Amino acid sequence: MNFQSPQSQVVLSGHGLVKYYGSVVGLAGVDVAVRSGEALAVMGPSGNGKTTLLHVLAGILTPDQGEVWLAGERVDQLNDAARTVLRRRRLGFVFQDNQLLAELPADENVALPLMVDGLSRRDAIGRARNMLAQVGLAAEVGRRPGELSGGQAQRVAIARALVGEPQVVFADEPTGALDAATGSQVIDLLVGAATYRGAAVVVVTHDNAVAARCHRALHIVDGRVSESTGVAR
Ligand SMILES: Nc1ncnc2c1ncn2[C@@H]1O[C@H](COP(=O)(O)OP(=O)(O)OP(=O)(O)O)[C@@H](O)[C@H]1O
Repeated sequence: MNFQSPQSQVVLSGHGLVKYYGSVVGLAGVDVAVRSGEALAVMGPSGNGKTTLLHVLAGILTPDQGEVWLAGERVDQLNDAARTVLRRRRLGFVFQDNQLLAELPADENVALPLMVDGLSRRDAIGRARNMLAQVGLAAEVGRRPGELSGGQAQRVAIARALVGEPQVVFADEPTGALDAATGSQVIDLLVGAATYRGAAVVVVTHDNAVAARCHRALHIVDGRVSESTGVAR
């Protein structure tokens, strides 16, 4: 069952986004909108602005021009502290190298953002184990990242990204360190589990197979949208 519907609302949008690094152009004027339950792939040649776009949309970088809106609220002008809270409470992140804490077992890795946000350890671990079971890791909750396969570790990272019930999940090359078969399982899980819960997904990828699992793809060349493909809804 897929949560998305033609009535899904735009949950995240960027308007006229421009970002410079000194004299280097990161983004040269990008418009983008993603609906709840929709997965958007961001593609394009290396060094052309994909990660910059993800970071600007996620409030990690501030744009030099343009606006970012999340669920009806302008978020690019929030101060650092407010953006940190917004990222923790309303956004989820999956990176190529999973960024799990090596010394913590899977359930504590997943529970950590909930505990940072004030949930009791007992409740956070309960929710984390439930989430890990939903990504097929019920038997691995006590294992540390070094005791997991690359695909399993990335599932833990997906559980950590989803456990706070984010409105948008951002993923930067989430399958980049995995073989093709494991990568397709991981992207299916990420897109399936996030959109089922009504979250939007923004995935930066070089991989056509990953983009094919998304509803739409945006191609970024020289910091601009060169092409938008897929089902426009
Ligand atoms: N922190 C930074 N300081 C200076 N220049 C940067 C910085 N981050 C990115 N850039 C430059 O901005 C441009 C866009 O980089 P970005 O990382 O967004 O590209 P990308 O499309 O994600 O590349 P890749 O596919 O290789 O990850 C590049 O020219 C890059 O060198």
